[in-house]
Amino acid sequence: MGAFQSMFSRLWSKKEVRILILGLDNAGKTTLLYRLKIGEVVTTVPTIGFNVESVTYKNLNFNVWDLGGQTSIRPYWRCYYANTAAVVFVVDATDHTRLETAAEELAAMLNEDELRDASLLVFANKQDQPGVLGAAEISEALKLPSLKERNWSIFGCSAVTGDGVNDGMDWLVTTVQENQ
Ligand SMILES: Nc1nc2c(ncn2[C@@H]2O[C@H](COP(=O)(O)OP(=O)(O)OP(=O)(O)O)[C@@H](O)[C@H]2O)c(=O)[nH]1
Ligand SMILES: [Mg+2]
Repeated sequence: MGAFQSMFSRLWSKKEVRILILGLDNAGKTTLLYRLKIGEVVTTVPTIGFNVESVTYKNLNFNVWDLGGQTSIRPYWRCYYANTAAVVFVVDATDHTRLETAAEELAAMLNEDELRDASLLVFANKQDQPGVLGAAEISEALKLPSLKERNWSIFGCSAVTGDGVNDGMDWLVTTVQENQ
């Protein structure tokens, strides 16, 4: 297909790109999902199971899965890995004490064969809070620079104010289109 045809078919394609939002409990995943879906802050309760929504961003249709992050339900994340174009990994960047746990969960997830081609967008969330760690510090804590053969990026954001969310989504759209 020529470049023009390919762009045209992409614009009109109804095919949804499958995205997973993962991260520890209380990271802000559900808040992020509904910020993307309706552009507002919703009141959340801890997710037991998942929320799934169709989200259109910059002409791209995403099928976005937000999975519960509590310790006891993390083992179920893997049931959702197949056919995932990208993982959005959300970190509560104010939660210094659980960064190591977040790093372990991320590493375990990235080891899964079904996710070998998935891009990785990390959000260092809750940047509206005092004492929050920035994207560079979270990147180091999660050992992102040592990732091999992974298309990844990290952005500071606040799912509550919306700051930084579009920067991350713009990266995601570009990445997904390049890989289509
Ligand atoms: N200040 C601030 N609070 C946030 C932000 N994002 C989420 N929160 C709050 O953090 C709490 C947890 O948010 P959720 O979106 O429910 O977290 P979750 O990652 O879905 O948690 P689980 O469903 O248990 O895995 C809620 O009280 C949110 O309002 C943010 O950017 N800034
Ligand atoms: Mg949730």
